[in-house]
Amino acid sequence: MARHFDLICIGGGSGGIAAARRAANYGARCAVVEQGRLGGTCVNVGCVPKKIMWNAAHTAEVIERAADYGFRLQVSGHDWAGLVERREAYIERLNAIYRRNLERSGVELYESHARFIDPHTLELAGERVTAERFIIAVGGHPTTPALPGAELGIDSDGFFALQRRPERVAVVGAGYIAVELSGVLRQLGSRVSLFFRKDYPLRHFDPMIRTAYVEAAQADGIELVSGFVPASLERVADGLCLHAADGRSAGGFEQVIWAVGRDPNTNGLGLEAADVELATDGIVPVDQWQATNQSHIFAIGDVTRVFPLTPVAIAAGRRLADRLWGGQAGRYLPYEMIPSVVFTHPPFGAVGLTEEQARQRYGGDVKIYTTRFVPLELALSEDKRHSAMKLICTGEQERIVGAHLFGSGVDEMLQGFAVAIRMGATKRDFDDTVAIHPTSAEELVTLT
Ligand SMILES: Cc1cc2nc3c(=O)[nH]c(=O)nc-3n(C[C@H](O)[C@H](O)[C@H](O)COP(=O)(O)OP(=O)(O)OC[C@H]3O[C@@H](n4cnc5c(N)ncnc54)[C@H](O)[C@@H]3O)c2cc1C
Ligand SMILES: NC(=O)c1ccc[n+]([C@@H]2O[C@H](COP(=O)([O-])OP(=O)(O)OC[C@H]3O[C@@H](n4cnc5c(N)ncnc54)[C@H](O)[C@@H]3O)[C@@H](O)[C@H]2O)c1
Repeated sequence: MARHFDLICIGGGSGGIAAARRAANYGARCAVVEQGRLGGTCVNVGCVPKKIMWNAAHTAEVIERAADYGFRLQVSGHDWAGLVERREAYIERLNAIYRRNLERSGVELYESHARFIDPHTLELAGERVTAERFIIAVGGHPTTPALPGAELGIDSDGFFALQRRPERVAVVGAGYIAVELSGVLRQLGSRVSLFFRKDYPLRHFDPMIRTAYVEAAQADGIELVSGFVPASLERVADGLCLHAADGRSAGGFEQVIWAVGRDPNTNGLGLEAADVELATDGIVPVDQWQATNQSHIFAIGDVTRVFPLTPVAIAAGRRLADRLWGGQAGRYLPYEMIPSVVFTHPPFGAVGLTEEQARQRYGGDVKIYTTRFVPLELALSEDKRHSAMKLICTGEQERIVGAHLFGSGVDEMLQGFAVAIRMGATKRDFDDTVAIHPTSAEELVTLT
């Protein structure tokens, strides 16, 4: 007879593990089904290896600036393969920690592909399991564009598999992954060209922050190629050559990295057998309770494509468990005021509305405070790149509805400000907070 659970989470990534463990803490009999490595995208081919590569790239920046502070350093190269080996060993330790945590929480782990065969039954490798409720947390995978020769390029998974640093790289895309991987490769010494279809990368970010990023990327030597709609990729004598729809070409690349978005992992999941409706692009649409059209089947995380970020998948999963098993009726994740950071060099981050969104929502009742400054850490340097900050306020009280930051340290700075802003902080609250001097963060409480 098939084993029966209160909850089965399909996918042992950020969302699935968080939801199952929280539900199990409330006493629910839970299982997680994972077809690959525990921890999912974030741990294995996302946030964690990316941040390790970013740390390496940031270290390269610090070494370069060390001379400004009187150090005479001789660095005899960078051991990319050694870094990758240590990074992967760390990830294996994380995989083991995730496994132990599931055991400790009493969550059963099935290491298999899962496929619905009816609305309450999953077929796994060699057995069937049933449940009262399911959470679809299958995440996504990198998109490869349907272009001739696209298979000659790699995606972000392929980037993490590289055993040596490519000398000359084309990155195609204009989102988080495109700018992050471009930055890492450039800081570690590759020649990088970033190709994007519109005028700017990061179209959805605040224009002031986007401009500051463009200036910094160009100062670092990243070639930004706008208006480039890729049409094909081919291998010629001197490497890979990218062709654009308008006839332009760019060649000589050792690697071409597609960073053009991610597709949900819903193929082969048998959602038709469970009568779960899919959107045309394969995402699972949900309501504010994370419910699909089937009242006992929920979906969280990247497969819903709503703010595809790790802490969002975790928060959605935990709140769902709080509501269904923790007696917290009414608990759900409102998808607003979600902070995020893009790990470029320097990084940038945002919480809340952009200026454009605020003007659409509040019309003329919007007040903007901005600053651009050279941070003290660059005072002794030739490198005079600017940090930039913008606060967006509304109403008589000047409630802060958006903050956009670019510059060294903002990755760690934003979280605390996000708490205050989510709680409804006003410009006056910021002004009344005594500054910490000398820091970049103090600029945010001294804006006029
Ligand atoms: C390069 C990169 C960098 C990123 N950096 C950041 C960052 O800095 N900060 C941040 O917040 N987010 C970042 N993200 C996004 C983050 O990784 C995702 O938002 C997060 O992992 C989504 O969690 P999830 O639980 O929805 O899916 P996932 O973590 O992708 O987990 C889904 C799991 O389901 C499994 N699965 C799929 N189908 C089945 C099936 N049929 N049966 C069994 N198992 C199945 C998969 O193997 C996978 O392990 C990054 C992503 C990438 C690609
Ligand atoms: N620091 C972080 O928090 C972080 C880092 C990486 C990824 N992520 C998450 O992962 C998600 C996926 O990242 P992503 O960068 O793959 O996706 P994205 O949606 O951010 O960007 C994809 C980009 O590719 C472009 N594009 C699409 N098709 C194209 C084509 N055929 N040719 C050229 N360009 C094309 C799009 O215009 C877009 O700019 C992000 O939305 C983000 O939520 C977060």
